[in-house]
Amino acid sequence: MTQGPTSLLPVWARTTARRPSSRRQSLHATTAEAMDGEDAHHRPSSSSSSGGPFLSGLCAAALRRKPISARASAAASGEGLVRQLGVLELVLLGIGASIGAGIFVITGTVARDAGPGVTISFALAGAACVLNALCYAELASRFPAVVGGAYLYTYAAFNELTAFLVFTQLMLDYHIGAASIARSLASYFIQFLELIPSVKGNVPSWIGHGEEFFGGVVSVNILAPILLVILTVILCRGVKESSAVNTFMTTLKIIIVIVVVFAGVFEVDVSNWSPFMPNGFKAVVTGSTVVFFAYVGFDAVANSAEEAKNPQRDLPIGILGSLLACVILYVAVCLVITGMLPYTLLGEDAPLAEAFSAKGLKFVTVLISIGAVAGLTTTLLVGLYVQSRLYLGLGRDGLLPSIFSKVHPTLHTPLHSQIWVGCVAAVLAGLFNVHALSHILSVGTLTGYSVVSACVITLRWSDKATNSRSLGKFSIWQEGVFCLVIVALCGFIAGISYRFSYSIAFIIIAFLIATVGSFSLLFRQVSAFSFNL
Ligand SMILES: NC(=[NH2+])NCCC[C@H](N)C(=O)O
Repeated sequence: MTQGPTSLLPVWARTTARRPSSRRQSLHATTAEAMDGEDAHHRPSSSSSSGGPFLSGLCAAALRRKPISARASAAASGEGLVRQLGVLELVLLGIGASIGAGIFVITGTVARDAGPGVTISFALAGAACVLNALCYAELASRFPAVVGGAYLYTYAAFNELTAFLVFTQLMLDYHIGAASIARSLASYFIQFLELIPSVKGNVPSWIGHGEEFFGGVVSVNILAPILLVILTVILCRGVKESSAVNTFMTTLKIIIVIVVVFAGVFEVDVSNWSPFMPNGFKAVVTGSTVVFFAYVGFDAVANSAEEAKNPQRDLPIGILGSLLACVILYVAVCLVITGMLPYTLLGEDAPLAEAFSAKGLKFVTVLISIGAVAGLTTTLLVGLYVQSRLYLGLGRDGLLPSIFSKVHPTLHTPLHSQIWVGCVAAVLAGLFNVHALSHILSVGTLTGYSVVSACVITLRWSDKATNSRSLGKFSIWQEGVFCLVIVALCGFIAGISYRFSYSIAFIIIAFLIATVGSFSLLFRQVSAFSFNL
């Protein structure tokens, strides 16, 4: 079957080329009106839809950007999802996605190396995430009314190909993450069950821990898929219902973390804090790259753009509010845990629980287990929610089969997308021990976060540089990309030099070059702005 180049166009572009009467048509007529200035030259060119060679059509398709204006986006909001989430629900959504098992486990792992300085590791990682959250907040209020988060921002700032690649990275992360979290949750449930003496040791491994076949390649368990089915049903029933479950569970875990902190404060012996950085600052910085994982999740808020009551105001509050709450809670937990015991005595698997049982506070240990279960449940719930909204966004843009773009008329949830992500996670969790893959999880998220930061620069750049003249033989765009690549390379070189203890001179030179690159970017923005005046 031959495919005309028009079929390469995403839905929004294809419908613009057809009947003027459809709802989408009017939406994109509005979009086209809004596409003055910067977007006009990024509009899919007519040559790509008028029968050019297949390859050039493919390239044009891959390189086009999605024109979105706040006005046009608002028009799209009537497509089926309903605006039910207030600011508190959004903050709790972000916290629900972020506080999982990380704080209960990573703290100990890193503290064994960084000592009490793990607190600084958390503060450093938190500060880096705040910068990123500011980028998310800016873009969330710039494109406040369409689902898609990082994928959507990339589509608007760069092009379809990059956006699709960001989507695949995120999906890798989310699919494996969901399966891995579901398995951990299943193991926790079995551990709870085994507290009953008659049950202890009698639960077959295929129920929760996993029965291994083919030398461990396949590891079957049924509890993880069952948990995934339950959460998928909740998510399908409606955003209000899933948000209620998330609000309850997240509030519970916040209370538990606060109780843990207060219970621990009375056990703190300040002499355990000295030396604060027994292995130096390097161990602290290295630790911050590990604890970054504990903050992953605040970006989930950006994906509820179409379900927030007042997205332009509430999304930035939700993103930043949830992250700041996590920073405060994590830093408090770190101070308490490293003050309770000498860092060398902290356990690696369940450091928090072990620290409290060492002090004879058994009830706190039980609370911590409940907190971990609530934490895992909400990260899983919100993760599945985010995935379905991403599939919805791609389905609407025509980059995935249109079945993903459907929203149930009465439940107002993307039913097909939701069931699909539930099924993928259930199959992975039911058949494989995905924990082995879970260490690649942060990669997808890190890619998403980096690209979103680049989107802010790119969009601001194109806002201001549209009418300005290039200074030399390079276009404004080439200048911008050149500066960005230099800054990114310098960061990479500085990181490698630091990690492998090369001469400090490399780091200083990289830092200086990156500073010049950043100032050039800034200078061009400012000078472009003055041209525009
Ligand atoms: N998209 C993800 N990789 N989500 C995982 C979130 C992990 C969560 N921050 C935790 O500490 O457990």
